[in-house]
Amino acid sequence: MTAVEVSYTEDGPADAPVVVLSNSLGATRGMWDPQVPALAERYRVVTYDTRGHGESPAPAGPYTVDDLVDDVVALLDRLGARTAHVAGLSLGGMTAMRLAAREPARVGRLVLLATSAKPDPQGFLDRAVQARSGGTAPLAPAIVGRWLTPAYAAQHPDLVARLEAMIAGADDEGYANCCEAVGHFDAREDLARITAPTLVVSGAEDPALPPPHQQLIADGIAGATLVSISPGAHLPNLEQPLEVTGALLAHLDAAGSHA
Ligand SMILES: O=C(O)CC1=CCC(=O)O1
Repeated sequence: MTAVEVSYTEDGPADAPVVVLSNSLGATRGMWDPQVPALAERYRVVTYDTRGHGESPAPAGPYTVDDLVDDVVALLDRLGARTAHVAGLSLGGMTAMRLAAREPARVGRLVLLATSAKPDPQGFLDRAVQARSGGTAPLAPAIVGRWLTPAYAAQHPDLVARLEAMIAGADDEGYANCCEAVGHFDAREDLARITAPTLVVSGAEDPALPPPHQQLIADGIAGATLVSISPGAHLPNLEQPLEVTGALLAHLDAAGSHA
């Protein structure tokens, strides 16, 4: 499938190394709001909406994660960035993982958060059917219920409402196509091909993609480091922003990678 021109935002110095942040299924680039200000002090931070989400186009499906990678490669080309550090959460992590395996020369350092090399397909394929028949809005409360721990969600109703609105705002068909891309994703054989220095991040209480998924990734990528965020569910970057931003910066800054 032809790459689409995704909608993106840039923050930080234009001449700094590029960091691309890739969103999870149902979210938008706004999910990175807690990370962007600190990263933008020394990186050119590019957040974008995965196709079918936010302000990006939702072309006719089906989609594969390789299509989403094509969109990121096209984005890097539009930015004039030969290489970039890439961080992605969940579906965004699948995109980042496949990008790093397919186009190793384009990826500096890699951060894979709350993601999987082989998600259990059935739930995502079922969800695609539900999104097509009833839209994404009715699905939102249950999904957000996995993004934050129950205690954190109870204390942050405005955040819960904002996240539910992100999901409800996704294009129903585009979201369904992305669910199917997740359901058909299998990167287990990609892992040994990834050469970028890699940080893997788990939400210790993530009910969507629990820590064994990230353990498998960390075991498969040579030299990868695994960090567990607790308490944390599927979007630990929202629940523990200081810890996750600190881990991201420590990994990106290592070995003078921002020089
Ligand atoms: O939406 C969920 O339930 C969890 C998830 C899996 C892939 C993704 O991006 O989010």
